[in-house]
Amino acid sequence: MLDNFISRTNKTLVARLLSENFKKQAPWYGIAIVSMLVVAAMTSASAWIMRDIVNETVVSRDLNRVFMIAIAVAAIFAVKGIATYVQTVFLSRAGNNIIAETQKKLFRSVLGQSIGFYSKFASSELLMRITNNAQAARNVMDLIVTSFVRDLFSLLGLIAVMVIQQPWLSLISAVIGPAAIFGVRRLSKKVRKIMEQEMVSLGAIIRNVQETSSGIKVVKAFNLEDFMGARMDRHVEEVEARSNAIAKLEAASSPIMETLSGFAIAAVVALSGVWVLEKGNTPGELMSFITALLLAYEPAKRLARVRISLESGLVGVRLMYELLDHPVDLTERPDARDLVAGPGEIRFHDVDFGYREGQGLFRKLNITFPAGKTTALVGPSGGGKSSIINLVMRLYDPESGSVTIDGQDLKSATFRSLRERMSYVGQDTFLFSGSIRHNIALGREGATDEEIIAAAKAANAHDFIMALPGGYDCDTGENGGNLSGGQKQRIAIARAMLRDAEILILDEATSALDSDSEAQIRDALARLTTGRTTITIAHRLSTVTTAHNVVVMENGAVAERGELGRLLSHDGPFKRLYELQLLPGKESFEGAAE
Ligand SMILES: Nc1ncnc2c1ncn2[C@@H]1O[C@H](COP(=O)(O)OP(=O)(O)OP(=O)(O)O)[C@@H](O)[C@H]1O
Repeated sequence: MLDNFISRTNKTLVARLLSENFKKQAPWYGIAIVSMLVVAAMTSASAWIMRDIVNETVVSRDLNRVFMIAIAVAAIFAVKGIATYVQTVFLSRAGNNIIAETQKKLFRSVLGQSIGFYSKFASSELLMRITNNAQAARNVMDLIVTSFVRDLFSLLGLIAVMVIQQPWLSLISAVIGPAAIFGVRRLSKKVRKIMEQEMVSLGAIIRNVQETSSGIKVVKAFNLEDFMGARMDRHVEEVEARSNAIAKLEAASSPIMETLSGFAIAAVVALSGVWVLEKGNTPGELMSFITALLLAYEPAKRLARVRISLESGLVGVRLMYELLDHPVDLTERPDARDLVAGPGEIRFHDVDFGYREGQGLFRKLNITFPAGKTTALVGPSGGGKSSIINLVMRLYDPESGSVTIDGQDLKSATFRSLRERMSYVGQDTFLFSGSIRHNIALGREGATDEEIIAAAKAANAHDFIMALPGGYDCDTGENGGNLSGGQKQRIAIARAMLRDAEILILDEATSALDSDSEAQIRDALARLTTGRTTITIAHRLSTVTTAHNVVVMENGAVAERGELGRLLSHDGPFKRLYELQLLPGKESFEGAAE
């Protein structure tokens, strides 16, 4: 029977949705289902009682009986009302819990994905899948439960009333009914296709809003308002057109069904007149039959359309599962062990690595980052500096060879212990929404106020924080929108200071800061890096001069390495970079090398 309502491809999807959600929500669904059965029973009872209403009030005129019937009618509708209330409340409770659980699950699964995953899925797409598609899961569950319990049982009850009251007339209705259902089935495929396109357009709308918001400076600076506006118009109009197309398809079932049903009801009414006159049936039986027939129309219509509604709802569910089932390409081994603390020496042993198959970046790369020392990575853009950091943080795995910390392969370490041993201060200082205190405290769980303030002081951030309205409780705004670039960097340094990990990864900002801010940051960094294994992507000469070692990366290979003095003592790759750096107007190594 299920085949009549769901296409084969969607059957497994529905089975999975049910098995994952039904059991967990069983108490709520149980109560909702019992209430639905009561609603179905009361609907049938209200048709059944029509016989007595007509026969007793019009035909027998027994006043006592009439009062009894009136009370029964009131009771039927009161019980139906209460049952509908209970059904709605508990169905919503189960549904809301499905949305909540699904969103938590989706978010956790997205969090567990590697960095590569994030370049595959745009943030707007993730946003849509986590919000809209979790809602789709609830809608499909609601649809299944209401259709297959309330509507189906109402229909069965009403059919029973019809058959008992007028078996022959019921037979005629039984012939015409399924024809209407058949007409609707053909529409469902078209709905699915348009719905899929609708999801794509919806994603485009979200992306447009997101890009405008995060790139608003570029939008304004380049007068892109009209361009962004026109792009948005296009996407919105696409969604509008598709929504209209879906509405048209869904509505297309109405003329078929209304016409056929009208024909069926008219035929039955005409025949029933003959029946009463010729077969001696009571008018009450006939009224009861006609009431049941009319009441059966709505649930029958919904059941006939359930396929269309399921097809459109399941598009969202499919996208949700696609995200949930996305394989995690960077996993923790089952036998992973916590990294044992040590001095913090990092080594690359014969590392082969590339982002895409057949496009290798590193070939048998060997580098050592000595414990407790600062190593500056320099070199032209695209040379592989960030990729080294990606491997040290195990955001990617090497294809072959290994990256080790104190001789322990990162691949066999737990993620938690690995990340606990590192701090990271990135080029684009990322601040989370919330207060400054909260942003620094993210560096270490359970840090006290005193520790937070000490970290801020060491990062030369305390004074400017105290000058802000609310001090440490000042809100940073979205991604630190209320703070200057230099202030954001010092907060990030304070966060790393609080973490107090023995390995420090720095990706120096390319944008130049004013000299006062720059001096404060340099001073804070000097304090932060002391005694830690530091790998820093250096864009400024000042950073290189304070490093113990310099590694020049070119085309994915180490072009040169050593102490600054030695590298400057002969004409090599570093010397060339260095000299270009000293040319007027050259601010960074990359700029110099290009
Ligand atoms: N996520 C990625 N997916 C595919 N290719 C990438 C990715 N990240 C970097 N690459 C490529 O790998 C090469 C090395 O890039 P990498 O970012 O390591 O260089 P870099 O020296 O840090 O450059 P820059 O100083 O400009 O940041 C480049 O050719 C780059 O295009």
